[in-house]
Amino acid sequence: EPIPTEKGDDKACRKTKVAVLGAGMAGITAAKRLSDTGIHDFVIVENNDRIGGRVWAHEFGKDNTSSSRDTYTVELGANWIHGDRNNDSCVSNPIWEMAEDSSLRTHLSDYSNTTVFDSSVKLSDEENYRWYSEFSKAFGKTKEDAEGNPMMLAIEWAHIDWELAQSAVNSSRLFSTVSFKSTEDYFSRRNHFVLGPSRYASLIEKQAATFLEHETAGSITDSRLVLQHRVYEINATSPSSVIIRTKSARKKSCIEAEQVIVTFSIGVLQHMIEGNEALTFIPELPSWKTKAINAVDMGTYTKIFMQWRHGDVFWPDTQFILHASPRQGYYPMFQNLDIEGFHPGSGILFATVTGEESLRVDRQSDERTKREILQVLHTMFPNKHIPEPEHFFYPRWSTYDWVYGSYSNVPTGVSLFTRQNLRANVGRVWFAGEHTSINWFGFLHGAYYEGADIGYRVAIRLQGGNRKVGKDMTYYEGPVEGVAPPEEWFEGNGVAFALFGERT
Ligand SMILES: Cc1cc2nc3c(=O)[nH]c(=O)nc-3n(C[C@H](O)[C@H](O)[C@H](O)COP(=O)(O)OP(=O)(O)OC[C@H]3O[C@@H](n4cnc5c(N)ncnc54)[C@H](O)[C@@H]3O)c2cc1C
Repeated sequence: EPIPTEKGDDKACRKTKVAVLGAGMAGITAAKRLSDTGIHDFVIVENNDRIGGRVWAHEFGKDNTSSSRDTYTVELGANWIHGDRNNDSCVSNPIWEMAEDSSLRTHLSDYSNTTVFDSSVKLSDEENYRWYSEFSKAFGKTKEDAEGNPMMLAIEWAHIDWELAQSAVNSSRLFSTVSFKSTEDYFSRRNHFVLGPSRYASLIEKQAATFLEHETAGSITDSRLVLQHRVYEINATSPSSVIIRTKSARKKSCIEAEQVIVTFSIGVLQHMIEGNEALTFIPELPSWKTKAINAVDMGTYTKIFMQWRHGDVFWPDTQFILHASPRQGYYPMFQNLDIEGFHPGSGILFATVTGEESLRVDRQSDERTKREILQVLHTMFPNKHIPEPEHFFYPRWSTYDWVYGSYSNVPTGVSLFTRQNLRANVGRVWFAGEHTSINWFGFLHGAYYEGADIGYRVAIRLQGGNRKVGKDMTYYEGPVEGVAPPEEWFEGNGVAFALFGERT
């Protein structure tokens, strides 16, 4: 526990070398890296009562197929391991390596296993293929080519919005190419869907248990992990330390640290800049930093879970069902869990919406959303009897004050220099998380790499010496717009490997 204190009584703060703020993938990986590099004096502070952050399982519906379990475990946040191992280079996704070392259950997603509905018309494979070819031709020309054509809009959604959690017009072509290249080409195009009850977050808990005292991986007893404490102030006015003020349900407390690693989402950081009282930096962050925080968007991605009795299942037995609506993004994708390899017999189907549609459903009642989806399903299956689902649930990501959205997306016009400013430390305050990753923003492996990088930098800084990695990170003042020339795409600007040629 941090030591309880009244505001101003800083002598009573719990003292530590490093305060790691947030116990998601980036925070736990940063702390592990500190520990692996010989720094054991740290405190991890987390708002929630659990490790994992945006990796978050939920018990849903009723499991009638198992005698040992009552419910199904579904993943509300991260669900896929994107890319496993590149067979040519032998480079592996670190998350895939963790999954291979554990009992995590996954199933390979097969995107060709999709039924496509143009309104109520189920398309044949040939028709479906023809649309994809049409779309490929139109893609990259003008948006007008797709406008008003439901099939084109649905295919564009499946190519872009589904991954980036925002529409194509809001997304940087450059950075989305970097993202796709970095995951699909660097690792592989294979996406593994995580299935309960093993829970995706068990991978992060297992990482934590390698360096924190624990009873079981899921039950950490180490006093260096402080759960259910919300950070509301980061005060870096002293030349020798930073004071972090936290509050729990019962009391206010503080921690005094030599270095701080902030792993809060871009949504949380943006709310702070807007003057939201929930989190304050003293003194205010410099303008190169606040501009970079505001330059990046927070996308929202919502999975809406529904369960019917297995006998009532009315949809085809493919993994995915794509629905072309004249309104882009209006319940375009359904995923079938009642299928071999997933949860056969479960009667679970879930819809995915993203971007503006996510924000819209976040603001409306369950009942309203259920009505809208049933109406869409009635259009798609006009001759089927579709009863009310027995169970219905969805998380409202944009409303949770510990994240404010799902994951970051880079809008058009943001430069590599602005993105480096998002990564760079401000004195004793360091930043890590999926949003700081140049190559893998949005992904769980992005959070992992950034946590590992910053944890290492801070450990080396604390150990002294003259190594470059422990020095302040590069940042840019003044105009930082425009496309960075190829020679700037190197590790000093956060680029993990040569994307556009080697540095000369
Ligand atoms: C719906 C959804 C679907 C996704 N799908 C995938 C996927 O399929 N594959 C994939 O690779 N990635 C996916 N992601 C992204 C992935 O989950 C994230 O990239 C990753 O989990 C981010 O980790 P992080 O450590 O950067 O941030 P977080 O997990 O957000 O960790 C930050 C922590 O800080 C805590 N915190 C925030 N504010 C405070 C405060 N004031 N005081 C104390 N603690 C605070 C939070 O509670 C949180 O635990 C998805 C995310 C969502 C939401």
